[in-house]
Amino acid sequence: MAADSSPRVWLYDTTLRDGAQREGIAFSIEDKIEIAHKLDALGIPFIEGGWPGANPKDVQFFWQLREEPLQQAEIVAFCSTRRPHKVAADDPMLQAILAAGTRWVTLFGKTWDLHVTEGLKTTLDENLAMIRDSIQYLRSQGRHVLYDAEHGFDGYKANPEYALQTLRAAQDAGADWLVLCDTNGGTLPQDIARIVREIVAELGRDLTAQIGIHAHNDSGTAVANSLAAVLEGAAMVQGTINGYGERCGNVDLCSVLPNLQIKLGYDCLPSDRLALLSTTSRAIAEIANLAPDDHAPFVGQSAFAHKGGIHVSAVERNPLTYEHVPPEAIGNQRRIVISEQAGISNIVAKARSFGIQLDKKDPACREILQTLKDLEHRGYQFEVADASFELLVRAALERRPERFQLMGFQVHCDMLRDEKTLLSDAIATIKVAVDGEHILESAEGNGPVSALDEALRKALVKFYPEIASFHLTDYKVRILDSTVGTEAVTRVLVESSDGARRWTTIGVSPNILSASYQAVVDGIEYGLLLQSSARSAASVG
Ligand SMILES: CC(=O)SCCNC(=O)CCNC(=O)[C@H](O)C(C)(C)COP(=O)(O)OP(=O)(O)OC[C@H]1O[C@@H](n2cnc3c(N)ncnc32)[C@H](O)[C@@H]1OP(=O)(O)O
Ligand SMILES: CC(=O)C(=O)O
Repeated sequence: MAADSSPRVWLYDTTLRDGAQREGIAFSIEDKIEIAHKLDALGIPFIEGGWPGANPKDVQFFWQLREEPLQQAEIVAFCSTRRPHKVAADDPMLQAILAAGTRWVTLFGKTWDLHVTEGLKTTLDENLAMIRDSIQYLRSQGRHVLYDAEHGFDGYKANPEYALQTLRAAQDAGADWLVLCDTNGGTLPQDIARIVREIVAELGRDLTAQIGIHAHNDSGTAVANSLAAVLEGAAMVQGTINGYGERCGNVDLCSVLPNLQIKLGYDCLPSDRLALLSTTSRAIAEIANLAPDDHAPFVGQSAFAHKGGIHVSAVERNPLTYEHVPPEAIGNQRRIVISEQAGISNIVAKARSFGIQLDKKDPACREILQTLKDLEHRGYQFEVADASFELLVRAALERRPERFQLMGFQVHCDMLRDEKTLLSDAIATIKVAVDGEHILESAEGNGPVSALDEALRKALVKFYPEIASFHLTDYKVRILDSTVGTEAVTRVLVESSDGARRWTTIGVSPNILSASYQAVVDGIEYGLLLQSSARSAASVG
């Protein structure tokens, strides 16, 4: 963690503006308010809220946020420079940005001569006037100005003299920050470093504004580019949570921030906030209605998941062997994955997470490992079915109570046409024995698996009333080509819930009903195990 004397790098989050330019994202006002508060709680000092004047939602956002103010962050409104040959004070966009009522504003302007002549269709001098007038006008209205030099790097590569003139114009007009944007995301780290170095040297003693970096990820180098700029003296990094943004996205603050703070020793967030990063990343993915990237550096579910037996064996001895930073520093956690790649160490570590202490030398460990590898060879995949693996371990240790025996089942399925759709109507009949008593039950379902699950739960609920709270929440089927000989098998994954917790179980068989039955039975047995563990914990407590 950065010490008090560490140099400061200011983080500027643009998830609500550039992040919303990602295909597939459409934040509501409520979403934006919630995200702004999460970023504020994380300790991000600058949060860009949107472009007021570009759409009614962004206008309303700034108004609504006044009702629910942030604790520590500056909320920033974004806008372009005035239109060519117009007066800044008459520009509707500049009026809209003032009406947003923020202390800080970000103005983007053109650095690349190509964009001036081809995009704006104006002259190079008029673009300099647009930058100067717009910033002077906003400063005269009491605003602090961040100037985003759009295409800062491409513009400098094409015409360094003109690019420098635009930056000088922004600085002379009173901009507090000059943020160099790699808008097309095409620049590589060594060119970012060289150009930042040259710009800082060229502006020399005149440099009153601070320099920032805004990197896009089209070359997959946005994190490296941002770090390269910081190492050359940039004191602000603009980016988004989870790297959301136009095309391939912006630099991912969830990667750049821990690199800056943990590895390079910069002061970015208050020292107690970095541990909120993983939950913030996942919560914002949830609000964006996008699946979190499990393999994202630092914050992904798999960022500290160890699967290979060699890795687990070493990590159990010393986590430094296969972890570049401690997962808890960013609020993530170590996970041990169970699969055919496992060794005894995976079994011992995973069993410990179930509350079962095993000794590596215990022959049961080797038996469990062998069973695991045999079953995975037949098509099981325990890394996605922790609950079935725990039942397997308990069975091997003779700690899995036999709660019932299956005597047989039958499933009948009709496909019925209802106007335009074809509906399935299934009936399952099941016979089980509990403590020597035979029970026969039938149930209907909208498919064979739900009918079977319903019939089994009906048969057992008299003996285990807690089953009434269990229900299936997900069902996945995959046909595996051939695992043993030439026979194709079906792998079924069932997710169950008791309203408070969820667990996943697995079944594999050439017959889909038999595979489903295994997964459903494991699901019920695991639910009963959870309930009885909770009861034992409560009675001890
Ligand atoms: C690099 C970036 O990410 S910048 C942010 C990009 N984000 C967005 O574009 C999302 C929000 N944008 C919008 O809602 C709309 O594009 C608006 C409201 C800004 C403008 O809409 P319209 O007036 O219909 O113009 P349109 O989108 O077709 O074209 C953009 C105009 O802005 C002008 N423009 C582009 N950059 C600048 C600039 N830095 N300063 C002044 N004008 C600019 C273009 O020359 C073009 O002008 P024209 O209308 O005279 O041809
Ligand atoms: C300003 C901005 O978003 C860019 O140049 O990428």
